Amino acid sequence: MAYLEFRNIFLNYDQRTIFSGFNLEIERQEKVLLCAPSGRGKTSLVKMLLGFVVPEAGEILVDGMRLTGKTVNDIRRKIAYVSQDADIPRGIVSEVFASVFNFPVNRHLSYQETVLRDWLKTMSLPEDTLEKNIDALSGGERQRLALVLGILLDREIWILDEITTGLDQELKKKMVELLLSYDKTILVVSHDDIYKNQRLREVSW
Ligand SMILES: Nc1ncnc2c1ncn2[C@@H]1O[C@H](COP(=O)(O)OP(=O)(O)OP(=O)(O)O)[C@@H](O)[C@H]1O
Repeated sequence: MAYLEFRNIFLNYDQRTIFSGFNLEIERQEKVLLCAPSGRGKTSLVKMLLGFVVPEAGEILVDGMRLTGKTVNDIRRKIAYVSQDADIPRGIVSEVFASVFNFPVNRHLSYQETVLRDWLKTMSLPEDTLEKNIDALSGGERQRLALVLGILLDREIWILDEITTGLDQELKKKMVELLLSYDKTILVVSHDDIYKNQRLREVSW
């Protein structure tokens, strides 16, 4: 059985059909590039997986669990979602990270600021980022920080929605290499050619 499965999904917005009998199976630790043309429903698909958008019909299964109102929180806990708006909590970076790892759901993870410092270097972020307010970071810096947060949360499934927008080529390449090195199930939503012809399964519709 596949690790993630969209089974016979139907989704409409108002009168418009976005999915009509859509199927997709993803294996554990598979890296998938969702690269359908704009407007085909890539973001809607990941929102369905997170339970933020509910399809008219069809089933979504995660690790053998059917997504329902009862299981949605358990399923969300398996997922790190990094979006283009990099919606991480607001505040001073070091404090935000400390507080996120203090949430009951994340308390089993051992978090230390030195680890974050190392990640800032890896992501070519200035060391003083720690003392900055998240609102004062550039969009690209915020994206990279959101990715670091996603990595440190150590969830099984990563959804990365347009996370390389605005980065330079070198950093993008580094990012792709990094993602491929993890034994996680990763869904990348992107139009960026940087992900093409890599070790990602390209899925379009
Ligand atoms: N809440 C909503 N209400 C109505 N229409 C919506 C809603 N969300 C998305 N849509 C429409 O559904 C279609 C699919 O949107 P979605 O964002 O899922 O596509 P996408 O493939 O991710 O697009 P892009 O690559 O441009 O980001 C689009 O035409 C969009 O305008």
